[in-house]
Amino acid sequence: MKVTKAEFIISAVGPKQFPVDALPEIALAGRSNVGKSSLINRMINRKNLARTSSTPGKTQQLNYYRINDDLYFVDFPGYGYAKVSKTSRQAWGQMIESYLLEREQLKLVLQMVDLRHPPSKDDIMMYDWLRHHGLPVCVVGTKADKIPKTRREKHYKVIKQELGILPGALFIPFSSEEGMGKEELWSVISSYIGNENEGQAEV
Ligand SMILES: Nc1nc2c(ncn2[C@@H]2O[C@H](COP(=O)(O)OP(=O)(O)OP(=O)(O)O)[C@@H](O)[C@H]2O)c(=O)[nH]1
Repeated sequence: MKVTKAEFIISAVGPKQFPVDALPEIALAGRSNVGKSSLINRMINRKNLARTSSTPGKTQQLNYYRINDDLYFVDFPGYGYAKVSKTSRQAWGQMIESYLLEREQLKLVLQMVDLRHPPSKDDIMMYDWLRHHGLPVCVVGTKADKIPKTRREKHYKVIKQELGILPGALFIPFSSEEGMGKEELWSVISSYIGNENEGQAEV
């Protein structure tokens, strides 16, 4: 996909603030600090449209980014950040759960996991939950550049085994630093939003 326009739209705290123009939405879920903002910036060739930080847990709302007039990236608050209070963890859960289950525009969830480490309990729960509810999900393994090339396959295997990614299910190793995985991810995203456009054309 050729990105000609990318803009931050809103940090939404609830459904009333979600955009109403019905463009397809691609959600990004993952632990705090996994690299969601960096992935958005790499996908759209911008240094810092999405805010990146080395302080985990900074993104607390659903951040909407409109790409061309084709789709939104919806950046979720990172989960599993120990310093966040129980109350705000519950609020996180409710907001995300209702978005994931009710948002018609949602076409694909990018579940992001750090390739350097085995998936956390939260990663495993999230992936199970998404599949249980039949949501389309693509696992994106981040920070590939931080693993020596000769060891990468081993790391992919651990992630696939522990998350229970079935053969043929979507898994893309990615590096925001070097651009690895970008084209493959755009092609997956295009196929999910493309199907929708065809469906609409028939109506
Ligand atoms: N080397 C390398 N560093 C990365 C990569 N992706 C992210 N980082 C670094 O990891 C840190 C966290 O990245 P962010 O993109 O801010 O992570 P986030 O998931 O948006 O974080 P929250 O806003 O806390 O949810 C930053 O210091 C990034 O520079 C990558 O592919 N390679």
